[in-house]
Order: sequence, then C-alpha cells, then structure tokens
Amino acid sequence: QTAALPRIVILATGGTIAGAGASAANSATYAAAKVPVDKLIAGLPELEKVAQVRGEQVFQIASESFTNTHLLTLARRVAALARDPAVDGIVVTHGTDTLEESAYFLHLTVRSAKPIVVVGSMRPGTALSADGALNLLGAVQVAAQRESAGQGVLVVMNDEIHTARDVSKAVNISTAAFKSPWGPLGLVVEGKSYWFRAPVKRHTTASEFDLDAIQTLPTVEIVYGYGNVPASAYETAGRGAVALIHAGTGNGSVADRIVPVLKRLRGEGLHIIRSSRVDGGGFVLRNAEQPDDANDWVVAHDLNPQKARILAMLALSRPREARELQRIFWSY
Ligand SMILES: NC(=O)C[C@H](N)C(=O)O
Repeated sequence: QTAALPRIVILATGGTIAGAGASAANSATYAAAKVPVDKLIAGLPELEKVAQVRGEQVFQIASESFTNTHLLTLARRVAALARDPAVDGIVVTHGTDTLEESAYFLHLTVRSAKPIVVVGSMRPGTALSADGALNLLGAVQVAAQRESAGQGVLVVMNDEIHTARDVSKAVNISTAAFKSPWGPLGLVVEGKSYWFRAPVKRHTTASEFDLDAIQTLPTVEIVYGYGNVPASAYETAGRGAVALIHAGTGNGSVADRIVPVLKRLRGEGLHIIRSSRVDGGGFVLRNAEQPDDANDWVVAHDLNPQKARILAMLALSRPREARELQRIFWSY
C-alpha cells in the first residue's frame, strides 16, 4: 500500500516549527530552528499513512534572518525537486515571521503544477498544545492531494489552506496567526480538504519570471509612512535601490511635504511603488490620492509592502518602465 502513496519531500528551513523551549509552559519563550527535519518526521508517525515522506534540511534558521540569497537558494531547490519525476509534492517548513514573503516568492518563480505547501507553527514542539505537528500533518495531507495541483503555492496553518499571494501573519501570539484579506481558499479537516475558491492571479506555470535568468535580486527598499515621517527616510532608503515601496497610510497616501521628494527620486530613475500599511486589507487605487499617471508611479494594489517588495525584485531583475511594472502589479 505504501508504494501507492504520493512521494512528498519535506524541505526544512528552521523556524518555530523546529523550535525548542526550556519547559512545556514556554509557548512564546524558546529558541527557533533547533530540531532537525528527520526528528520532526520521526515524531509524527501519522505521516506514514498519508505519504511516502523524506526530509531534506536546506537551512536551519529563524525566518527573520532570511536574505535574498536564501530566497534564491530555496526556490532553486524547490524547482529542482518539482522537476524530479520521483517527487509528487513538496512541503516547506518555515518560520512564520517572513513565511508570507518566501511563499509568495516560490509562487512567482517555481514553474510547476505539483502541489507546493509552506507551513510553520506558532509554538515550539516542546510546548503544551504545540501546533506544529498538526500543521505539518495538514500540509503533507494537502500536498498529497490531487486537488492541490495547479493552485500555486499554498500555505497551510491552523486547518486553513491559503494562497501564498494573499496570506500574511496577522497575529503574533495566537495559533490562528495567518489571515488572507479575501479569505482562505479552503480547509483541511482530519486529512480531507474542502475547497471554496481558487487563485485567479498569475502564478507558477503561468509566471513570466525565470529563476535561471536571475543571478542576484536587485535592491528594493520599504519606507514606512506615518505622521511626521522625514524626507530623509526616503532619500536614505532610495540610495542604491531600483525601487522604493512606500508603505503608505490608508490608500497609500503621501504627505504633502514628501510628494516633491518622491517626484525627484522618480526623476533620478528610482521606481516609486505606493502600497498601504493598513493590515489585512490595504487596497491602493491608481490615481486616487496621488496622480500616478502624471507622476509615473506604480501602485501595489492589494499587496502588502513586504509582498510588493518580492514582486518588485523579480520584475526589476531587468530594467522596466513604470507602465510595464504596473502591468505586473495588476497581473500577479
Ligand atoms: N513562529 C515563528 O516561526 C517565529 C520565528 N521567529 C521565525 O519566524 O522563525
């Protein structure tokens, strides 16, 4: 029977799902990225009934320490596994802090219809009511199911199936930590998944981004907007960057005194991308708040600033005009 089960590789990168604390009462105080993937798998015998699972340790880090180099290494490894005819699906274990960034990066770069699921946990495995084991089982269950193919990269947390594009960490002290502003795609309950919707934006097999053509990612910086934000924040962040993400207030609004600064930076060649700091539903409209056509700026639409950075880095891995960059922001 085992021979007929799907072959799933668990690629481990660290995070709290591989964390360990001093006592069972430590749900929030612990060290991330301690437990090797083979030990995680050995501690979860239920996996054997779902898939033929093998583990591979890519990194052992907390996700706040992810760099662009880690993103490229991870994506190249996932892409290589996805091309392997002996692999049916891939699960990536990841810290939750930047999980939404890596998942979106994979969603945009791995040209495969095979199920790819990213998973993390909020409590270390040593804590009471640890959530990692059930999350990992759910992720493998989703990766092992045929319905998950072609849906782009998925994030499974707390029984919910999310698209990598929309999901973000919305709460940092609860196991119900991940939310998508437009809702999850489905649920996984006792091993069975229930789907409600599918992603409509371009991803994976329909992506125009080619990992093989990208050696390094260009610098895209984020500046957080707030009352009294100084012009120097934009000027400093813009130096050496190809684009600046304005994590703006409300509808990506820009303070009067900052507008001429951003216009000047655009004139010097820097792309200005307006996004919103509004959590869980920031939605920036083109030419509302600011005349983006006249300014030659771009809007991030509903992508949060950190996801906008991921898309902008890929889009600007070669030079593009603002109009072309905007097309990409509408499409992905
Ligand atoms: N819950 C977590 O995984 C948080 C941890 N700091 C990480 O992102 O690696």
